[in-house]
Amino acid sequence: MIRVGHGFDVHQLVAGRPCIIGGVNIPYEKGLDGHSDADVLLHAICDALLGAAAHGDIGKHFPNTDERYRGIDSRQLLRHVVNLLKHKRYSIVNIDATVIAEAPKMAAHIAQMCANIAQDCNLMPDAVNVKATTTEKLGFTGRGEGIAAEAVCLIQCFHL
Ligand SMILES: Nc1ccn([C@@H]2O[C@H](COP(=O)(O)O)[C@@H](O)[C@H]2O)c(=O)n1
Ligand SMILES: C[C@@]1(CO)OP(=O)(O)OP(=O)(O)OC[C@H]1O
Repeated sequence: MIRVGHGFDVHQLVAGRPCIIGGVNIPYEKGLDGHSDADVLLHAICDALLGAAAHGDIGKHFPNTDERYRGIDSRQLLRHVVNLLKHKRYSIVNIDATVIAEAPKMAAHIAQMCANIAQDCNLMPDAVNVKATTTEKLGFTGRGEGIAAEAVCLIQCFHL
């Protein structure tokens, strides 16, 4: 049996925070605000994986009222989600994601993002794809107020 999952996340761009996306610290004048490291891409991927497994969402597993998650590296959250799926006997087939941002430019960092995600999900490199798009200066992403990410995944059950 295969199952599909979808995730979506948004974080505000503010001064004085690092801009960490897909586990890559991207040099930029602003960074993403949040309770954790605010890695919008990894959060969307966590939600896609949890959705595929009918296992709720990231806020349910890692509440932003819990001090254990303040400033946490979202790669730790992703690895935790991957383990949850493993315990439910699911393996990940592939992940496809899009970062929606006017700036900074993602292109030079996409390969490292894919490598980080593949490593954390125990996947071969060709099972992960990350894309980036602007919104042609329209909306909150176009005005540079925030960055959004969407992700889809397929998982398969390895029940005997
Ligand atoms: N923050 C971004 C946004 C886009 N890119 C790359 O630019 C290409 C063109 O984007 P459009 O929104 O104008 O279609 C896109 O294919 C991305 O490769 C980027 O690197 N960083
Ligand atoms: C990750 C968590 C937990 O630190 O906090 P944020 O960084 O604010 O991110 P969000 O996308 O709102 O998801 C769930 C949160 O509970």
